[in-house]
Amino acid sequence: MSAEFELCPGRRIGGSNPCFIIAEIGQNHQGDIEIAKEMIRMAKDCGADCVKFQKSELEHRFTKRALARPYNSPHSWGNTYGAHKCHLEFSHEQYKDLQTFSRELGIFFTASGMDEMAAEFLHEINVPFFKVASADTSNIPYLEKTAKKGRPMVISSGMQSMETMRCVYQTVKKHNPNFTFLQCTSAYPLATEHVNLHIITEFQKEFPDIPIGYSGHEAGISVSIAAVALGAKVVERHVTLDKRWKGSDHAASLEPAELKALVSEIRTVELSMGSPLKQMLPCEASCHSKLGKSVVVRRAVQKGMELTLDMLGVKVAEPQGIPPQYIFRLVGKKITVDAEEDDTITNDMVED
Ligand SMILES: CC(=O)N[C@H](C=O)[C@@H](O)[C@H](O)[C@H](O)COP(=O)(O)O
Ligand SMILES: C=C(OP(=O)(O)O)C(=O)O
Repeated sequence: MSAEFELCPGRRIGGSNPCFIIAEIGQNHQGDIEIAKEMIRMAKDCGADCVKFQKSELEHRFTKRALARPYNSPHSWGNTYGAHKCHLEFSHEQYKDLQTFSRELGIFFTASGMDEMAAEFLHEINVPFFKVASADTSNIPYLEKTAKKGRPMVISSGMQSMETMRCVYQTVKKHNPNFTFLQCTSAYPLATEHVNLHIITEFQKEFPDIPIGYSGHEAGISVSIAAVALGAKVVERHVTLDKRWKGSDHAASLEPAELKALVSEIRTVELSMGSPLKQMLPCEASCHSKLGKSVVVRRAVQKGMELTLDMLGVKVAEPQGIPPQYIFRLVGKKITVDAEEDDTITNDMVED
């Protein structure tokens, strides 16, 4: 089966389709709809394929006690975790507004449903695909319900084991063929030694019939570009207007110039992956005609002499002649003309 499917209307992923680049706005909008819109515009201007938010129905995602936990972090927007999350949560109407705004700009819009009710809402507003955040990847009841809705799914793998990912694969596959796994380590910012890009290759071996991608929380863009060279078909990165802003994710996010560079570098790497066929290309012809080497005679030889290896050399010659990889085929053959030192040997100068 081909590891390729339509993730958004008219946009396929996997196979030889371009890597799908998700600008994860998440909660970096600071709870301000105008900042959110500015970020959508920025993502579009930088060439991202899609913007993504995080939608929670807080009382469904968290227990009462979890919401009541004090949250004293410098990144907190409230005294309790509930008050903090409430500040960062957009209403249904605001989501619809952001969706319309994105549609008018011409960029795909979606969100991770951070609980079943949020996924239900996203289904109602007809997002092109569901993002499953790492915290829900082992939430099998959630996965079953979400997979049954029939939309493509992008499933992250932070905090999970390969055994769990096998189980996730079986669970989703039963109901929905169109999903992708993203290698992800859930630490903010992510230290380079914990990225583990090798997992992309392991996922490709374990799950050959789905596209594999990467959701990164490291600083900078080089690791995400390397993920594409390893075959990542989706790349998701948090984006921000300013890394210094208050909020847990800003430091591990890309500013506009970085997002723009990421998109352009990914496109360059994709183009450069090219063909698996090794052969001399037409674009190498001028280099070859200037510097390519040929078999020549080291010293004068007379017509009728049998060629030995010590008579032959390899040089940049004019005209070009027999390529050096065939030098041994000449040994033992008779030369049919007189030749001077440095003369190129061509096929018509030796007997068959
Ligand atoms: C695992 C997960 O959901 N991670 C998300 C996606 O990467 C993050 O954006 C969190 O929502 C964020 O780091 C939480 O920050 P705080 O706890 O300050 O609201
Ligand atoms: C947490 C999320 O993503 P990831 O697990 O890929 O970081 C998310 O999409 O909300």
